[in-house]
Amino acid sequence: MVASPSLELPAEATVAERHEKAPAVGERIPVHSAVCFGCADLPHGLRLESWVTDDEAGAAAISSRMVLREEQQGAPGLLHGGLLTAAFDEVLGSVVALVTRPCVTARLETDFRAPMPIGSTLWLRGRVDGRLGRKLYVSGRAHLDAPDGPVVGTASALFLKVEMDHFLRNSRPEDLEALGVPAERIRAARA
Ligand SMILES: CCCCCCCC/C=C\CCCCCCCC(=O)SCCNC(=O)CCNC(=O)[C@H](O)C(C)(C)COP(=O)(O)OP(=O)(O)OC[C@H]1O[C@@H](n2cnc3c(N)ncnc32)[C@H](O)[C@@H]1OP(=O)(O)O
Repeated sequence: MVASPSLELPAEATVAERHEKAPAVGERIPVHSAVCFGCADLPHGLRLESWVTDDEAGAAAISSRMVLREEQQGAPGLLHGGLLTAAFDEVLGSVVALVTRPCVTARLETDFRAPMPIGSTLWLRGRVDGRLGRKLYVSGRAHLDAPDGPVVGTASALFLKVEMDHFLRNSRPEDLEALGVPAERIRAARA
C-alpha cells in the first residue's frame, strides 16, 4: 500500500475567499445537479440544503442541514457511517465550489465522534482552510439537532481543481449530452 500524502495545511497555503460570482453570505446554495445524491431532491438522496456563512478570516464557509431518515440506518436506529462521509463530501465539495470549480475530492477523512439517531437533524459546517495551487484544504463539523449542538463528527479533506476535460473524458457520454454538451466536444476530448 502507498501511504497518502498528508491533509495538513501547508504553511504556504493562502486564505481561499469566495469567487466574486459565488452566492453571498446568507444565500442558499443552488442544487448543482438535478441527479446529485447529495443535494438534489431525490427520494434516495441525502437532500442536503446549504447556505453560505460568514467566516472571521474571510474564507469561504457554508452551513448545511440534513434530516436523518429511516432508510439511512446502519446499526438499528442509527445513521450509517458511510452516509456521514457522503454528507461531508457534499458539504466540503459545495464550499470548495464557492472558491473555484470544477474540483473533485482527492482525499476525505471522517472522525465519528458520537452516534447519530435516525429522526434527528444534522447541522454541518464546511470551511476552506487554505489553497495552494490546485489543492484546496477543507474541514467540516457535524452538530446534532442544532447548529451549535453536540459535535458528532468531524472531517478533513483535500480537493483538487480539475479541467472540464476530467468530466468530458470520464462521465458517460449520454449524461453529458443530456446537459447540452455537443457530441463532437465529447469525442474531441476522448480522441
Ligand atoms: C460538463 C459537466 C461538468 C460538470 C461540472 C460539475 C460541477 C460541480 C460543482 C459543485 C460540486 C459540489 C459537490 C460535489 C460533491 C462530491 C464531490 C465528488 O464526489 S468528486 C468524485 C470523487 N472523486 C474523484 O472521482 C476523483 C478521482 N481521482 C482523480 O480523478 C485524480 O486522482 C485527481 C484528479 C484527484 C488527481 O489526479 P491528477 O493527475 O490531477 O493530480 P496528481 O498529480 O495525482 O496530484 C496533484 C497533487 O495532489 C496530491 N494528491 C493527489 N491525490 C491525493 C490524495 N488522495 N491525498 C493527498 N494528496 C493527493 C498529489 O500528491 C499532488 O501533490 P503535489 O502537487 O505533488 O504536491
